[in-house]
Amino acid sequence: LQAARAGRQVALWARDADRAAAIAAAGENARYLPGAALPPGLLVTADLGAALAGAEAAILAVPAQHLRAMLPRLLPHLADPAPPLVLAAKGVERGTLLLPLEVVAAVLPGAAAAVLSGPNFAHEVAAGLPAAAVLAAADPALRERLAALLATPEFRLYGSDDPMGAQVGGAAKNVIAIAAGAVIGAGLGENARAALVTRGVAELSRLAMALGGRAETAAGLSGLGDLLLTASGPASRNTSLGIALGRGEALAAVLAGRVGVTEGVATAPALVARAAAAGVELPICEAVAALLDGRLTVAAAMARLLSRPRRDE
Ligand SMILES: NC(=O)C1=CN([C@@H]2O[C@H](COP(=O)(O)OP(=O)(O)OC[C@H]3O[C@@H](n4cnc5c(N)ncnc54)[C@H](O)[C@@H]3O)[C@@H](O)[C@H]2O)C=CC1
Ligand SMILES: O=C(CO)COP(=O)(O)O
Repeated sequence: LQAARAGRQVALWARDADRAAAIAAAGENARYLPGAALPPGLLVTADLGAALAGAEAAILAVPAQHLRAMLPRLLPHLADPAPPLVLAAKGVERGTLLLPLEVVAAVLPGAAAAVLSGPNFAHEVAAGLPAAAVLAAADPALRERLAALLATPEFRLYGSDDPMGAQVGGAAKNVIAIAAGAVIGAGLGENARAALVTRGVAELSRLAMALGGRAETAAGLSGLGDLLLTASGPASRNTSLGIALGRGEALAAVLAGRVGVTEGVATAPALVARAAAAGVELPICEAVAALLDGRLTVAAAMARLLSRPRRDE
């Protein structure tokens, strides 16, 4: 919707032909983004070749755990030179512990790709409400090219040459938001939430730097900015999951009742493992991973965090 608002001719690809037809007929994606009217010229198709024909860029907005499976499907339909890929997924791949750009590099070596991240609830962007985001890529020409395709005054795009920092921020904020939700659900108060969010930024900053990113990125839109948004309340799927867990609901029951992905669930253990491999400790993310796999209750997780040795901030 944002690309269409920026004046681009847009094709929306859906895996399932019946679903694509239903979305086209309804003029909205009633399952995933109800209430957001698709603009009249937008093509909805299950034919990936048709969706990619003449494309200047391809935005991949699939959950992080499904990005790898999507990439080989694109390959037969990519022109030469291939359009750059814009990665919206915020997470770490389980098993490989790879971040989205690393998954692309592994499956499609040499493909031009950038990370799109920041505090951007899809329903608000779809409604045309003001927002800012980061386009992160090492290549300045690629950042500029993609920004020219996607930016409007309401959707303010900042470039970043720190894609690692942007990816770590996007992945980690989902996990920390679960923690923030859990303290709210358990009635532990706003002070505890603010402490977790702030110390959460310290965690994502440490990991980003250990992986070659920069501390400033952690304080920007794709780090602190997205965490502020995500951890601010139940509009976030990650925070609302945390709230439910904090209230004592079972993870499986909460997940069974929702449609879209809650990225922090799969990402928490992968993020912690990636950090451990880099020699970085992430106490809050570790507590969330333990909470999700039933090793700790919210109360025990909080007690563990509070009993860590005192040190300087
Ligand atoms: N919803 C939001 O406000 C934002 C989401 N993101 C990130 O974008 C990614 C996607 O998020 P949402 O669109 O919200 O998730 P969602 O779960 O609501 O929708 C995912 C979409 O991907 C499709 N999909 C699922 N598995 C697939 C597969 N194996 N192959 C192809 N397509 C598949 C689904 O049919 C659906 O259209 C996540 O990593 C999320 O963190 C980033 C910014 C904002
Ligand atoms: O990434 C998001 C906002 O920037 C969406 O957050 P949730 O997936 O927690 O809803």
